Amino acid sequence: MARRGSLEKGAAQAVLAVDVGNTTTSLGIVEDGALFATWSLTTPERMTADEARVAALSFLAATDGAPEVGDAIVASVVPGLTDAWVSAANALCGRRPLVVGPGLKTGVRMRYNDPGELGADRVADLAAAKAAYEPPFIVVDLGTTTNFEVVDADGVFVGGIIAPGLALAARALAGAAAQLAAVELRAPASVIGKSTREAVQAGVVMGEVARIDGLIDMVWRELGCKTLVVATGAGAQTMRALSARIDAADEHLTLRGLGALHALNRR
Ligand SMILES: Nc1ncnc2c1ncn2[C@@H]1O[C@H](COP(=O)(O)OP(=O)(O)O)[C@@H](O)[C@H]1O
Ligand SMILES: CC(C)(COP(=O)(O)O)[C@@H](O)C(=O)NCCC(=O)O
Ligand SMILES: [K+]
Repeated sequence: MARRGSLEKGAAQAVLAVDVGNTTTSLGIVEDGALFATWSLTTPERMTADEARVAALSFLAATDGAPEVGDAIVASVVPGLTDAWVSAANALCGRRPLVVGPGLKTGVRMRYNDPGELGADRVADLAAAKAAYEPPFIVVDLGTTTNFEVVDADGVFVGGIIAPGLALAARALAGAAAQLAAVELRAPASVIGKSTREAVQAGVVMGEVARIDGLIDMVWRELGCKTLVVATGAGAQTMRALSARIDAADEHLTLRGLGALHALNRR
């Protein structure tokens, strides 16, 4: 059964947050600014509004003690799936959800040539990190891509980096070389691989660590200062353990950012 939130003025309403990534779609319930529960599903190639609504309803039904959801916010970096989630949220909450995109208040000053180009997940990461950490900081989001968001000492988003993500790099290697197969994405015993599997793990996993740490050093040099580095996404804990530069792992930064953006944009 659809849970409809109370529309009474002043009633605390829980918010459904939807983060449509290229590989995984994450759902969260944000209540009083805190993330109450999260759920994830594989991002399909296409999806109807009914399918999105059923996915959201399954999440709510599977969550013990879930508060009533009265509103929603959607961040999608897959344009072909955005409408389905917007319609689903509309049907669930009885009002049009907020959609992260141009026109939304973010609370973060942006120095990106065209801020409208910035991925909705990156905007959410920035909003969450701004609420939780003192600038300067760098967010490293480990997903389909490994993307960085750089915030300078004045709290201004000054740009970032987009690189292939861990799983993408592994797939590319296996796909391009006849004798290489998919490997488990974990650190090998030694960076000098003693087998094909270890050699690929060294190249992909330790290569990703080296790329992240090396890029952070280059960003620090260009900024003229060191920063806090926060990792988010599925592999955030693992990467923090392997990296010499990542200070904190905050797996659900994007969903919490959606909560922050909702609070900023709805009375
Ligand atoms: N540390 C890790 N260990 C294993 N797999 C990882 C790790 N980090 C990311 N991945 C994989 O990277 C891919 C993309 O991550 P995901 O969070 O699903 O991306 P997106 O946010 O772009 O949808 C997934 O296939 C996931 O399994
Ligand atoms: C960089 C991204 C592909 C990351 O997507 P993800 O890896 O989370 O699926 C996404 O934020 C995006 O499509 N951005 C648009 C380009 C930009 O941010 O400048
Ligand atoms: K992401």
